[in-house]
Formats: sequence, structure tokens, C-alpha cells
Amino acid sequence: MNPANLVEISGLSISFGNNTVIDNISMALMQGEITTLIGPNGAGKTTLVKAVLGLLTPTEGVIQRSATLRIGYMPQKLHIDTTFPLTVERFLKTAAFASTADRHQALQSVRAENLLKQSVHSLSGGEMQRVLLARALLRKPELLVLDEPAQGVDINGQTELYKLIASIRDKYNCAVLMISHDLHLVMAATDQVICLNHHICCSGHPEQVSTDPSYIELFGIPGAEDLALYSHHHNHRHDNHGDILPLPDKQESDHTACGGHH
Ligand SMILES: Nc1ncnc2c1ncn2[C@@H]1O[C@H](COP(=O)(O)OP(=O)(O)OP(=O)(O)O)[C@@H](O)[C@H]1O
Repeated sequence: MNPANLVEISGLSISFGNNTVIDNISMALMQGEITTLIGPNGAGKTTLVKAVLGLLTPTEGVIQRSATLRIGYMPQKLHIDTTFPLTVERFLKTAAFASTADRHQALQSVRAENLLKQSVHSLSGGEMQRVLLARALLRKPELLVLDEPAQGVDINGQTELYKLIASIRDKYNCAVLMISHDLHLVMAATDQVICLNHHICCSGHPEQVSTDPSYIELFGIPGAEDLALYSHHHNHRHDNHGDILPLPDKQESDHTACGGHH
């Protein structure tokens, strides 16, 4: 394993019965780098994240983690019984073992110190996400895993949240692996984008991915035709289920192909 990597994935496939959800994926997560997983519903993003967390066993392939890797995980949603009175402070106490100073520091890192005594039930979408992020930070993670961190947050709050995630990466020098549906919002705060549709359709810096034909095919950016597309060799296309089909002919391949790394 390369010592610069915290996690190294090679040839990973995960199937549920006959359904291959992750198909021969290789990638690495590096210290200090933000990796964003992007892909349509059902593409396998959460499955891949669960495998990285060690919650799912690979059907094929290997996931290597650095020996003492500490992971902080922020779930997509947390359902808390509304009849159960719970302040942010108590909520954070239920997470990892942490001192009062640690809790204050974590809340400070997400700019939510003022919420300490507030009920979790009265938080806005954006505030709740910050508290969940603070909770993930209590473990002093080397790898922070975030499943759609901006879900339920209004558009201004989303931009703020992604900036916050980038500042947390700077402060903790941790790796970040996050799932997002919105590349243009995360662009400024991402080093590596992996466009997933069971296999890796394309990957690289966000600018590169956002102009990749396979990304445009999946997400249909308005006005994509006006973008200067960078071209590369396409060797397949997808049907509506994301399954791989051979290219029908050369002309059609420009708009239906999924190229990039395999
Ligand atoms: N434990 C499981 N057993 C059987 N099928 C599963 C299981 N977990 C996930 N799947 C299936 O795997 C596919 C990928 O699911 P996954 O949740 O990884 O997708 P996703 O990319 O995160 O989707 P979304 O964007 O909708 O959250 C789906 O078709 C799902 O039904």
C-alpha cells in the first residue's frame, strides 16, 4: 500500500444476489484530499461508502486501510424521536468518548458554538448538518465520510457547508470522502471527483469531470453543448439502467458514451 494513501481500493466489486452494484472499482483516498462521489440514484455510492467504512464485505477485490485509521462518519439523516428531549450538548455526549473541551472545539470548527444548549428538534436543516458534522469530528478523524452532507439545507447554506467542509479539511488535514448530487456546488471544495454508475465513468479534477461526455450524459448540464468538451476514447455507453452497452457507431458515441478510467 502506498504510504501517502489512507485507503486503497483495488478491483472492488459488490453484488447483492445477481445484482452487481459496484463493478471493478479502483481508487485511493489521500490525506488532506477531498474526494466527491457523484452519480445517479442507485449508482452504488452509499454501497461504496459502506464498503470503505468496513460495513460491507467485498464480493471481489481488496480494500486496504492504513493500520490505525480513525474514521468520522456523518450519516445522510438521523432520525431522533421528537418526544425525547435532547440538547445539542447531550446529543454530542452520546457519540464518541470526548471531553467538554473536545465538544466545544468540534462545535467551534463547524461554527455552531451558540447551539450547545439548544434542543436538536429546534435546529434548522443547516444547523442540524453542522451538529452532525461536529459529532463526526469528535473522533478526531483522519478520514471524514459524509453522505450527502447538504441534504435538507437551502441553497445558500449548501455553499456555506461545502466551504466549511473545505476549512475542516485544512484545519484537521484529514481526507474527506463525500457523496453529493451537485457537482457545481462542490466544485470549489473538491480535489477529486469520481463519477460513479456502478463502475467509474470518469474521474479527476472537478472542471475536467464537469466537461466529460459521460458526466454530461448522466447529469445533462444545461447548455452543455456550449462547453468545450475535452475528448477521450469512449469504449462503451449506458442504457437507462446504467448497464454497459457497446458503442453502436462512431457518431453516436460523442453524446452517449461513458469514457474515462476503467
Ligand atoms: N443490502 C442490500 N441488499 C440488496 N440490494 C441493495 C442493498 N443495498 C443497496 N442495494 C441496492 O444497490 C443499489 C445501489 O444502492 P446505493 O444505495 O448504493 O445507491 P446510491 O448511489 O447511494 O443511490 P441514492 O443516490 O439513491 O442514494 C440499489 O439498487 C439498491 O437497491
